[in-house]
This record gives sequence, structure tokens and C-alpha cells, in this order.
Amino acid sequence: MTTHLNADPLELEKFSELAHRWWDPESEFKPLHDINPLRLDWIDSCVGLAGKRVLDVGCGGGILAESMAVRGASVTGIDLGEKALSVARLHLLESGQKAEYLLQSAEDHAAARPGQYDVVTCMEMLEHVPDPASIVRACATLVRPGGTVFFSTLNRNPKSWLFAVVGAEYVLRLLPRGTHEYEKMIKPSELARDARAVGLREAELLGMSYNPFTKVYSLGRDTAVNYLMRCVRDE
Ligand SMILES: C[S@@+](CC[C@H](N)C(=O)[O-])C[C@H]1O[C@@H](n2cnc3c(N)ncnc32)[C@H](O)[C@@H]1O
Repeated sequence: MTTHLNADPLELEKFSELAHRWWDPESEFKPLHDINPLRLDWIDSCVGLAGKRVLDVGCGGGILAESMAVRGASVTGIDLGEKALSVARLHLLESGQKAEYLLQSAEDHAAARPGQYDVVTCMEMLEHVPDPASIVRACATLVRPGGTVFFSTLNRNPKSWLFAVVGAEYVLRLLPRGTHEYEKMIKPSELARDARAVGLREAELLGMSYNPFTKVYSLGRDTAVNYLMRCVRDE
């Protein structure tokens, strides 16, 4: 067990309070529902999910985890939010899908199951933890040599603050106020550096943009606000 838990209780509380609405596509989790098909198709096209052992770190209510199970992956999801995990487990009853959901930190899971996954996903989570580099290290430990780790998070610059905080939380009200804090946002160069330090090579960097007029998300080259990074673990 880790002696010092790499988690911010206030961050966990934010998601816990809303957990019962996790699967409501019109709730505070609408952005996660809207982006899920995009990230799922991208991940699937990169690794071919069917038959893969996949870990979703910070899985919350299981939107991505369950969708990867639908694609034929054998999925484990971990999170430190008990309520979100209960919601994720309940949703399996409704959908008839199979996934394993555990209340465990990434660091403890890495000690328990090193190298046991073909694919690790860690989406929209690093910007909510005190020590993201420690999560990146745990992901590197959990994936097998040659396996793939996917991260997504929020860039840190004036544009991302304007779009992700002012725009999304105050103007468009896509997210509750206080969802994101500027200091916790992570530049792609910082994530790539943390990844390299633990044997993960950056293989692809993609941007994700939201068009407020069409209300449509798309993947592309603009990494200024939201971005996704694919990393491959050294053999
Ligand atoms: C924005 S949600 C993203 C959920 C999911 N990854 C997705 O993209 O659909 C952030 C999640 O990170 C979890 N989280 C925050 N801090 C964490 C920590 N230190 N360890 C594990 N999970 C954490 C929260 O409980 C919440 O479920």
C-alpha cells in the first residue's frame, strides 16, 4: 500500500456529489458522453481493442471502460471515488456488459499487477491529482513492454484557460464551476517529459476541439486546449 495517497479529497468529492447522474447524457457529464465515441474509435483504431487486457485509470462511472468492453476488451477500471464505482457496477447490470471495477489507487494497482495490461487508458484525470507524474509512472508499470498507454488532459496556456474554464464553466455552462484549476493543467511537453522518464515513448499527439456553434467535438491538430497522447512502453 502507498503511505501517502496521491489524491485530492476535494477533487474526489466534486465527482462523488454528481455520481448518480454519471450516465445521464444531458447532465454535467454530457461532455464525457459527447467525446466518448471519438476517443473510443481512436483507441480502437490504434490498438484493436478486441481481446486486449485494458486498464482504465480514473474510470469514474465507466463511460469509456464499458464502451471498451463492448468492443471486446477485457476491462478493469480503477478509481478512488466509491460512488462513481457503484454507479459503474450498477450500469453493468443494465447493459449486460462485463468489467471489473476496483477502488484502488493507480500506485497500489501498479504494485499489485505490474505489466499485466496490453493497454492502459487514463483520460481526463491527470488534471485532478496532486502528483500527475506518479500516475504516469504507475501507468508505465502497469502496461506490458510494447503495450500502449493513452492519456488525455487539458493544456495550460491563456487559450485553454479561456476556453476550458471561462467558456465551458461560465459562459456555456457545459461543466460545473470549479471543475478545472489552471495550475493543475498540464502542457503536452510536461506530460511527454514525465512519460519519457518512466520508459514511455510519445507516439502520437492529437488535439480535441469543441465548436460552440455546432456543439460538435472533433479530433485534429489543435492541441491548445484538450489533447490526447498515445505512448508506447519501451520493450
Ligand atoms: C473527469 S472524471 C473522468 C472519468 C473518466 N476517466 C472519463 O474520462 O470518462 C475524473 C475522474 O478521476 C477520478 N479521480 C480523481 N482523482 C483520482 C485519484 N487520485 N485516483 C483515482 N481516480 C481519481 C475521479 O473520481 C473521477 O472519476
